[in-house]
Amino acid sequence: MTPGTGSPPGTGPHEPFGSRLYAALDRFGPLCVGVDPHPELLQAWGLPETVDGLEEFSEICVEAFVGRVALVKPQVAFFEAHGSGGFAVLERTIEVLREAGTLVVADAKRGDIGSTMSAYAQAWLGRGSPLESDAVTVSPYLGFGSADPILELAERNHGGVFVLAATSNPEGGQVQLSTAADGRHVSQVMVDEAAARNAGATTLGSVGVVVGATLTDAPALGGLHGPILMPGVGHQGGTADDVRRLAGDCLRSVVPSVSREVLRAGPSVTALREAVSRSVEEFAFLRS
Ligand SMILES: O=c1ccn([C@@H]2O[C@H](COP(=O)(O)O)[C@@H](O)[C@H]2O)c(=O)[nH]1
Repeated sequence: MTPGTGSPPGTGPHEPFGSRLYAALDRFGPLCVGVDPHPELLQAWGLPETVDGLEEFSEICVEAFVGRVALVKPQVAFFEAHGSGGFAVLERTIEVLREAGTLVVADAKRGDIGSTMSAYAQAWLGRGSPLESDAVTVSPYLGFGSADPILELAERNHGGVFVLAATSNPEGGQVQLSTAADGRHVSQVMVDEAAARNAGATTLGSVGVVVGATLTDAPALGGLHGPILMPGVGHQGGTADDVRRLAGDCLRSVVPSVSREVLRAGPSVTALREAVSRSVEEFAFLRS
């Protein structure tokens, strides 16, 4: 137990996000499951494209995933599309998952000038904020330093940040593979900046990066000492072999992220749980 918390090592609320994630990956296996209420999925699940439909979709996901996966990633855009009602559903979804001890990364991809990033930091990682999550995704393409307010609050509140480095979409390379003044790819600069924030971390640092499973090549990840969230598996064409190839020597730091490939098994909670188990099995090599 972690002294004074009654929690197993690495899992207490005052442990850094990286340690909590590492413990969750050991316990549940290497997988992040997305909650992405696409209009097509609502339809396929026989749900209306309304706030009520969104709510039922999210409740089914919570029932299927809570206490069963290392990390859950609600895609904020699909909630935002429903306005204030959608945000209310997102708030409840995050709250229920976290109260049950399941780690949540809000896929909000926030990026702005520093003073505005302070407000995003409060929204997603602020103690007691209605949207408070364990971690949030951040776009560093206004310059890595613009993310400092969110990185600082993450450190104070034991939260995590996943910085977009090399994304899974085909257009990403236009920016991310351009060459910085010192000759590195821009994506490599983002990984190296994240690595600098993880200095001294024991298991996993709390500043992660996003690297798409659809890429031909990944940036050099060996010095990161932080989690590597890898979306693009399944629907976007990335496979377990791609994950293995891109992970290189960092197998234990990689967290494949799957949304539609699992969600299309719904709305049956049993079928969703089976889809999760299949994915965990597929990526078990990451922790063997
Ligand atoms: O580079 C990135 C960054 C984030 N995403 C997000 O992950 C999921 C992928 O969904 P699938 O259904 O498994 O394709 C989605 O929320 C994206 O916004 C990404 O795909 N690539």
